[in-house]
Amino acid sequence: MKVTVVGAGAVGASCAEYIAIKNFASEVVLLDIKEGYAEGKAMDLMQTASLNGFDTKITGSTSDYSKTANSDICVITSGIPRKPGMTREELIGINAGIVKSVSSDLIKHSPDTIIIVVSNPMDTMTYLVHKTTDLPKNRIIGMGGALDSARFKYRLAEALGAPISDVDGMVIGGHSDKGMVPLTRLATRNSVPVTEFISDERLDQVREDTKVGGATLTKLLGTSAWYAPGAAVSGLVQAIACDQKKIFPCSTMLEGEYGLNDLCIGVPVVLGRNGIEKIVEIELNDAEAAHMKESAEGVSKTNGLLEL
Ligand SMILES: NC(=O)c1ccc[n+]([C@@H]2O[C@H](COP(=O)([O-])OP(=O)(O)OC[C@H]3O[C@@H](n4cnc5c(N)ncnc54)[C@H](O)[C@@H]3O)[C@@H](O)[C@H]2O)c1
Ligand SMILES: O=C(O)C[C@H](O)C(=O)O
Repeated sequence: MKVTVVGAGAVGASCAEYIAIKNFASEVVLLDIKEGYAEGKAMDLMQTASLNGFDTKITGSTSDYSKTANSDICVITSGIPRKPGMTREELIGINAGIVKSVSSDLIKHSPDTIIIVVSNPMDTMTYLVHKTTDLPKNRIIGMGGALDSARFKYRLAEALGAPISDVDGMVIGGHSDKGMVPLTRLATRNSVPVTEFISDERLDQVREDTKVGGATLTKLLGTSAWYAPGAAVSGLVQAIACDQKKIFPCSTMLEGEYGLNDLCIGVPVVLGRNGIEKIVEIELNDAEAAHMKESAEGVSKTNGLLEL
């Protein structure tokens, strides 16, 4: 199993590290445009192999896509991150050009690959890959919901005073400060609805804290987060590589599902060796459906800024 990660920055390197530590891939190629940067990150990570006990071979490349040839999975993290006070949508001007050229170069060398898009604004970048490549829709996956759901579980555990391992929950919708739809109604603590334990007001707070999870970290760090994003990507890569058939919320092209068309947005999907193997349609209540519709309008508005 060969995995390429484009962008050897904070998220790309973290993702490569988690993939290696989980020890399911034979090879990870890190690629970056900064001269020597990916090679340096790869060497540093390889020097953790004997310490962390993995056999994955990590190599680096400065813009040489021949090194990425025949990758089973390619992750795109190249692009600029936001600074405090910015929205993800403000990154579109620079990141659209990067994502378009990177996806085209990747596919030239790995025509059968599955692409996972991470660069922001992620739902729109995922849509861009759909519109500018010939890859079938099951092989274009946007990562956002897996991260947002992890943050949701963190906030739920905090509110419940429970261990995170006791908590389950999912965030669908757009990967944006306003667009996320945390499904509090379906969140559970060891199978018991969380609504049994905490008030509506506290759950509203959990929902709001989850939606601004990325902005909160960006304010604290001066740039956006990387550990949880890297771990979330590695979870998707593992589900595909190991044909796990796990459900994750991912950004995918909708063709009528959830009453939406011609946009990529986060919905639950089954991930396996063929990428997105199924879009799971769950019944939303009126409030959730209204939030989803509003979220989709936001994503479509950002998509409208693309020069296709
Ligand atoms: N979808 C998500 O949940 C999620 C989570 C975190 C970050 N992000 C996004 O991921 C992107 C990367 O974030 P980061 O913190 O790793 O940034 P970073 O600046 O640390 O790393 C980005 C890397 O991309 C490289 N790069 C730029 N143009 C390139 C090109 N054409 N080809 C190859 N490499 C190129 C840069 O040299 C840099 O090393 C940002 O757009 C950020 O907003 C998304
Ligand atoms: O917040 C960001 O800009 C980066 C990423 O989308 C995140 O949610 O951490």
